Amino acid sequence: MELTSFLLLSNIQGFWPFFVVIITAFIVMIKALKAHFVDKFSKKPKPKLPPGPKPWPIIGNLPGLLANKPTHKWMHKLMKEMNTEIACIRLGNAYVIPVTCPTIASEFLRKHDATFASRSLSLCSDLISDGYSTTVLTPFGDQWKKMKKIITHDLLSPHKHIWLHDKRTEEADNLMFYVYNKCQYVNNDGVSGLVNIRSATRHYCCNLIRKIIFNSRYFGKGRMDGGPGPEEVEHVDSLFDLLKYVFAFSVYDYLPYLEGLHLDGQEKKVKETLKIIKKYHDPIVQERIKQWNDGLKVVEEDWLDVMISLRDANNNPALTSEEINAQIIELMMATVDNPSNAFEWALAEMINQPELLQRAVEELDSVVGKERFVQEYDIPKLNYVKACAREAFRLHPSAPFIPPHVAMSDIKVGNYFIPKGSQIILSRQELGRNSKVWSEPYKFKPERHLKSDGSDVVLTDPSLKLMSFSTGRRSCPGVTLGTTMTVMIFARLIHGFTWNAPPNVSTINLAESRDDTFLAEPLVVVAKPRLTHELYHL
Ligand code: HEM
Repeated sequence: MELTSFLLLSNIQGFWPFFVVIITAFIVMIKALKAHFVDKFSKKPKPKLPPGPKPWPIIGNLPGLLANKPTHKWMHKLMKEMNTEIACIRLGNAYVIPVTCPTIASEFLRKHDATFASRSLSLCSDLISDGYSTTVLTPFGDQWKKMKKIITHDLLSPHKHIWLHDKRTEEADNLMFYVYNKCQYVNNDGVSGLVNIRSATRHYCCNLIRKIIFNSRYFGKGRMDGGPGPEEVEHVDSLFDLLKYVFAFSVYDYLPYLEGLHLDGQEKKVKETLKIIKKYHDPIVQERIKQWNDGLKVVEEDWLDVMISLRDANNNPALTSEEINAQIIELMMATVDNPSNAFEWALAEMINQPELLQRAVEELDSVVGKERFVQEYDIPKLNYVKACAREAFRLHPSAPFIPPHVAMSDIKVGNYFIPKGSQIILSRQELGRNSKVWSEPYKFKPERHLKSDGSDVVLTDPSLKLMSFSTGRRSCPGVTLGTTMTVMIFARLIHGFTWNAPPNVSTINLAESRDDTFLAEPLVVVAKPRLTHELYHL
């Protein structure tokens, strides 16, 4: 090859990479310009965020949040004023998207379930879940997958449900014994049989979950009448405090850089509450782990044993003691509020509409008779009682929203753009009261759930026309236990006692609490045993 041709060729070869870069940059620039101008001048409308109040720079709609408590009422009112069933409320940097329509809710949790399977981060969730080591509060990822699998397959499987049958019956019997004892009590005004339904049902739920987890109703000595001792009262109150904090819209979760200022004292309150709960739980967990390690315990008797005994693929303990402790608190929180709140509201509604109570009693008498208490095997035949429970879930859910579902990528839902990181909060209250779905939505009408062919009434609703156990990847794994507990409270108490308003009260006040979705005042009503007295004694 001649020298000049060689130089020319090597120059061209040296130029190649440069040439490729220039061409690539040119193509990218053309594409970007095209995208920009097509976007700008295209007739196709760009998907917009759902409608919402105009946000301020940086803080978004936080002033509205701070000025309008409780937050759920503010959000629902805004949506009604804007005549929308989906809204976008910007809190700091977060897009919070409340939804009140079952069709839109289904788009999120059925059609695009995989995109919305995460949870939001918050100071309170972080503390309760011990750094997101649990199930309910933990964002999508390996830890959530591990814990959800354990909860679903090792604690709440059909086999384990049967295994725990006797513990559930023992607590249902104790509930009857406790209420029966209350019937014997005459207060200072000479009124006998006054029962605080909120207290009785909350303690039943918590007794049951304590029995399932720790194989014990009481932390301390308990009470001879079947009621809670001071330890149990403190324990249950603390669980309900945690539920309150976990659903509070704390401004620090949206402006995390203010967190160190501790302005609302939430961190302190949550830590103090957790300290109370851990005072009861931790010694039991530590002692039990020791018993298993020392070979003093070899038979599984409750969920704690199951959790301690679980092994991973390398035969190491599947759960650390920190994971066990945090998961126990979360499971207790998941169990205590729904069944108790449903019965308290339903009984209040049914005392005001005695024909409903009468119909439930007739069903129970015809299925169970009057010689024994209701048992779990009666549940399939108690369609009217289940319809009452379902109606209570529809009209009076225990919380205004379900825990937030977080978008893991940008996505279009319906006609709206939902940015990655958005927090979708499905309104339990407004889904169940949506007038496009339900006639007379504010009326307590159990018969609306009865099927014309008499087929089984269930408490689940995957169509999300009412929000009970939700649907999709983050749905509740406690459907069987939750349903059993709820129906047993309804069936046992309606079958075992007559219920009336206290003397001098003509109708039960159905006002909702100012701050949450519970009845404004705990329901206190008069009970009288309906069945042979021997039955109630343990
Ligand atoms: C009547 C009783 C109950 C009702 C109405 C209920 C309702 C719910 C709802 C609405 C959710 C949120 C679902 C979502 O985010 O889409 C949930 C989640 C959950 N529930 Fe329940 N629940 C009940 C009882 C229980 C019980 C007894 C347990 C276990 C002991 C339990 C364990 C859980 C867990 C672990 C989750 C989190 C699932 C996840 O994030 O992947 N629930 N429940």
